[in-house]
Amino acid sequence: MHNKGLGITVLQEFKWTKKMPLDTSLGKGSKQKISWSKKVLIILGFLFVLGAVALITVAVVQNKPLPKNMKYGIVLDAGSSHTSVYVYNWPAEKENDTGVVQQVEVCKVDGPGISSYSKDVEKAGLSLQDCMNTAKQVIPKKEHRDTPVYLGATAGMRLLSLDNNKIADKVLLSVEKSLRLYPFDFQGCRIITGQEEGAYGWISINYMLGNFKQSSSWMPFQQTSTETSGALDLGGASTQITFEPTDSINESPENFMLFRLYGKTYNVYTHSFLCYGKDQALRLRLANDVKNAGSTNLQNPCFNPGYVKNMSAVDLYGSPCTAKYKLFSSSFILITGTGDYHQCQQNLQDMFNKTECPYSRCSFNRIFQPELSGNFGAFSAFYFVMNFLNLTSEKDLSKVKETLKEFCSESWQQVKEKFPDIKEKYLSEYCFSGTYILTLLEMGYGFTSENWGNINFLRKIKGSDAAWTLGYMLNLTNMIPAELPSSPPLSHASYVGLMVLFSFLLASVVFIGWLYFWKPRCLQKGII
Ligand SMILES: Nc1ncnc2c1ncn2[C@@H]1O[C@H](COP(=O)(O)OP(=O)(O)O)[C@@H](O)[C@H]1O
Ligand SMILES: [Ca+2]
Repeated sequence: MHNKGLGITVLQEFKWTKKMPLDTSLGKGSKQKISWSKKVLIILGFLFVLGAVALITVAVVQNKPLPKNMKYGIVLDAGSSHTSVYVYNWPAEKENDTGVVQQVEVCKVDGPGISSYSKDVEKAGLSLQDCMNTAKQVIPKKEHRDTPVYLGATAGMRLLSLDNNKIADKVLLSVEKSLRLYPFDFQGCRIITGQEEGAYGWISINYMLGNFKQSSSWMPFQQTSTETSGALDLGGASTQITFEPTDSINESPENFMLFRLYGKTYNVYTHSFLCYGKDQALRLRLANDVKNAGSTNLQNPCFNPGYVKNMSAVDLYGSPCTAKYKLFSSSFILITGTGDYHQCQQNLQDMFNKTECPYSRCSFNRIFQPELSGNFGAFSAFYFVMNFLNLTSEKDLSKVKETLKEFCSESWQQVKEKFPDIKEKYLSEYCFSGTYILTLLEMGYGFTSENWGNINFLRKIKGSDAAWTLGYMLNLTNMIPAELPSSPPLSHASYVGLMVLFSFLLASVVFIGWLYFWKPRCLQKGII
């Protein structure tokens, strides 16, 4: 019996003492002492349990998330084809943390982009009203005054200002006047540069992907950082490529931007090709075709067979991208589709001049580009077109080409019947747009069948649209700190958890020590 554990022995012996007639084993004084010790033991035990419950309650209550105080920001993306109003929000206490800003609303403005209102500038401002009213409803009234509003105009306005700077200014004034009517904190309307557009797109997607987080390894004080993802943005009037090259480069400094974000320095390559957005690229191609054919009657392999379109010369030659090609006085150009992917691609290759390069390497048109590296997020029209063609997750480049070939050869009648709900302007151009995307990525930027799989065609990341707007706002509100904020090594939850655990351990040690050294009388008697 004594080989068994001490606890069991004590319990059994104690039972035995209890059974014994009290006045034969113990005197009256001892009896009182035992009941005293018992009481003390019970009180101590009770206090111990009470302490433990109190500690756990404090830990739980302290850890309850506080009601969030949200802040808001509005960014208007005034693109060449249309304007979108983005509303973002983030918890006020955490604004410098990475990944906390989220898109809560996106409103697509009815009508064309603001650059299309050059003949009636007042309408540019008026066009924004519906979406700004939506923003007013989405944002709580008490936050209106503290909500910054930014408008950034891209390539459509860049082209308008090249064409007529004064009218571009008038358009900007009109949208400013309109935005100032709202109860928000108006911060400015401006045309952003192509470099900014590329860089903010890169910041946006890497912020949303959580790539700026410095994850600490298990070695104390050692931080490891994630690789960043490149950004590919295709608009109507310009396109951007932005990524972090592997080697340090000292060529073409105008293509580099240096950022210090969350304690790390990023040297990012970026280039924006004006006139290489898909709408201007189509005009550029058609204007060249008219010039080469010496006729305004074009057979075009980039449109489905049976498609016929009469394009006005004003539309074709109305932008600085094509103005210099104007040869004919004819007011219309007749386009007839022949639907041949291979011919279309050959035709488009002429737009990418690979012969001259003043640097060690180039993408096209004498523009420096370092070797491609890492993954790329391809958004905006890259996504819209590839999504329509069901090619966003096709990692095999030859299959992408096959699908495109098939789609281009389908008759326009068939295509229209198959997709009755899609806008005719988009539908008629998917053969051209898909072929253009492939040619730009392959011929222009140098993607191959080996690294095609590194391109992720995406529209949203964690609920927010992939667009330059988020990066623009993060930058202008100084929400990305240059250095990592010095934070305690443990999160609040881990801190409280550990405190509870150690208190338990400490109390247990004291309790066991007390049992062992001080031996309450009742137990001592039991053992003897
Ligand atoms: N559903 C869609 N299918 C195809 N193209 C689309 C779709 N939605 C938008 N687009 C195109 O995406 C492009 C967006 O460009 P935009 O941002 O307006 O111009 P930029 O960035 O050059 O100023 C336009 O060419 C527009 O036609
Ligand atoms: Ca755009």
